[in-house]
Amino acid sequence: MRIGTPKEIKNHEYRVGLTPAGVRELRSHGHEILIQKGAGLGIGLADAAYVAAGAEIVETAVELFARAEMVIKVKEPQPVECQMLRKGQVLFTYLHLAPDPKQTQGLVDSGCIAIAYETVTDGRGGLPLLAPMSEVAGRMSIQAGAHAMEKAQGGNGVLMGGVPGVEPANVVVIGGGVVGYNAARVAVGMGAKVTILDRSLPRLGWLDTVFEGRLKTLYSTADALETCLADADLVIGAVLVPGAAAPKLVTRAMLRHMKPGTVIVDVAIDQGGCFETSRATTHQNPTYVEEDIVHYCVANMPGGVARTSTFALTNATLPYAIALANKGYRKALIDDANLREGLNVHEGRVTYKAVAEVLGYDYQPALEALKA
Ligand SMILES: NC(=O)C1=CN([C@@H]2O[C@H](COP(=O)(O)OP(=O)(O)OC[C@H]3O[C@@H](n4cnc5c(N)ncnc54)[C@H](O)[C@@H]3O)[C@@H](O)[C@H]2O)C=CC1
Ligand SMILES: CC(=O)C(=O)O
Ligand SMILES: [Mg+2]
Repeated sequence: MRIGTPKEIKNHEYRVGLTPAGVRELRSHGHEILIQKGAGLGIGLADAAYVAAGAEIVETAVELFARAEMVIKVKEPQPVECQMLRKGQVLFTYLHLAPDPKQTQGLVDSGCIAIAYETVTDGRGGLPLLAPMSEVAGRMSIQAGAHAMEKAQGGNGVLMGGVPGVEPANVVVIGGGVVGYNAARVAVGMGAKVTILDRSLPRLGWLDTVFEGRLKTLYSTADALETCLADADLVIGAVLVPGAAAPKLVTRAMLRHMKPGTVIVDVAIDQGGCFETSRATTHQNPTYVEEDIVHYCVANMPGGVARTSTFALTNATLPYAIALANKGYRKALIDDANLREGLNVHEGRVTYKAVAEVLGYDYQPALEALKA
């Protein structure tokens, strides 16, 4: 199969969908690899390294999209990229369609086969292609939050771990999945007082065991949230209902009961965000203030540590990319029900139920689309 990886074009996005090591693996299976010129340059992966691994360097995205049978990238296709996709072409990347009607329509119109990293499952309740970036974003959320808590950044001037004789920060984490666990790990490590809320009792039990009393777990209700928020210095939004738009758990009214200068980091912004007042921001302008609360809502946080993130992401995606290339997308998706969960759009039809429901498309089950 001819596989192409373009240079990412989202604001300050330096990750890349394939590393030279991945190129070498795919080449060993007999596939042809196109890499757009300079795709990995921002993170020290020179074109020469890709060539040494067996790739062909292509000058432009237009040429790459025109020649590739499967496009492997990182971020959801931007409007100009949607226009370059074509019928029958496979796209393997993050999509986050539920909060993004424009992109969804672009993919439907293109006729491509769009497989989303974030909805591939592992059969044990996990999301193996979201998890590595959730690990990064979770750890980063505390780093970003700590910076935003500084007075000059609009924060309330509280130091995460305090100092001897002075209280540390109160950190509230909403959602105790991969992002939430990793955020809590770093916050606890920095000496903060951490409370983590989730709807899953088994997950709260697991967190309680792992942290051995170094944080507080709470069952997530509006009541519990309101109480925690009033006392918080930093709030991390980390909930997920897979494939669906994030539930708006924190309303504008709730913000009015919080301390001025409190920071919220809405990691769930890529699924629309779990704060009513959240809107996506960029690495260039990551924060804004509303209701005296500092909002950090960067939708591609791992892009900020693009080198670490590229290796973490491609370690996870490569086996799936190899399966798609070796078997062809149709057989690979029919054979593997977990990979099939990634199929969001197939030749003009929406094949992911939560996306079809929220955006008003007719839903076609993935297996039916593949066997038609
Ligand atoms: N902004 C960014 O750059 C990035 C964003 N993300 C996003 O972060 C979000 C979280 O991802 P993961 O941690 O991997 O998901 P996960 O599935 O591991 O965890 C989500 C947790 O939310 C909990 N939850 C669901 N509804 C809840 C509610 N009403 N109250 C409290 N908890 C609730 C679930 O029980 C689960 O434990 C996702 O939207 C993901 O796309 C992930 C990586 C990067
Ligand atoms: C998960 C995601 O959207 C990201 O890594 O940018
Ligand atoms: Mg994102």
